[in-house]
Amino acid sequence: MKLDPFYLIVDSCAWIERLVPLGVKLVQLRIKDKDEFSLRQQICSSMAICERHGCQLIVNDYWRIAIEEGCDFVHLGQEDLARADVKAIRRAGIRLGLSTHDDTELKTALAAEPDYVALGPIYPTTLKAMKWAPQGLDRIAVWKQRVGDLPLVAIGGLTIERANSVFAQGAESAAVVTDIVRNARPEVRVLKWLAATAQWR
Ligand SMILES: Cc1ncc(COP(=O)(O)OP(=O)(O)O)c(N)n1
Ligand SMILES: Cc1nc(C(=O)O)sc1CCOP(=O)(O)O
Ligand SMILES: [Mg+2]
Repeated sequence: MKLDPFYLIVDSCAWIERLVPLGVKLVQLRIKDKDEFSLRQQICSSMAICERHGCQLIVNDYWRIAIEEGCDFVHLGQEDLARADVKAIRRAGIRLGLSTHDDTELKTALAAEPDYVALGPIYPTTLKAMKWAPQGLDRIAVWKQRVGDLPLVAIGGLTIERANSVFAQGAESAAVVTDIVRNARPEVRVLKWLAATAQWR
């Protein structure tokens, strides 16, 4: 499986509607603190938009809803993974991406046979409080050696200016939130990301 080098993460279907038609091919819907009705609505609408535009949708956290609504890719962190029924996810034919931040987490993740491993935070992030210090670029190369052929996603504080370095170290995809959604012109920034990552696609 090959992941697009530009991995957009957003917190609503409204963002997906706005940005996916620009040519985004990999997007994660990462919604926090919404009721189940709203979650289902946003997931289903996002699926429809992504299908229309040939974009892979990845649902963060809500693996049960993903199964019930027929999604085909979920992302889980380590705490999510500990509570998830991975066999049920697999039985539903859903692909799985897993977060890692240290050696123990990588061991746990690899034992679950994921479809990709994410490493973060590469740089400081303002999106959420993290208990891990920034990993730095060299850690990406270490992780790449350990995951072998498995796709590696880099996340945390990434910008267009930092993207080439993460790919050069062995990341297949760069996952991004703030650099897009806090930009004064998100559409322009997405187009710049797509152009800047073209050589890695
Ligand atoms: C691509 C990618 N990598 C890491 C994360 C973080 O997942 P998690 O640790 O479960 O934290 P939350 O995003 O759920 O707050 C991610 N979502 N995507
Ligand atoms: C959601 C998330 N998970 C991380 C991890 O290291 O697991 S870093 C992160 C935030 C990514 O957002 P931004 O691009 O704004 O820094
Ligand atoms: Mg999570």
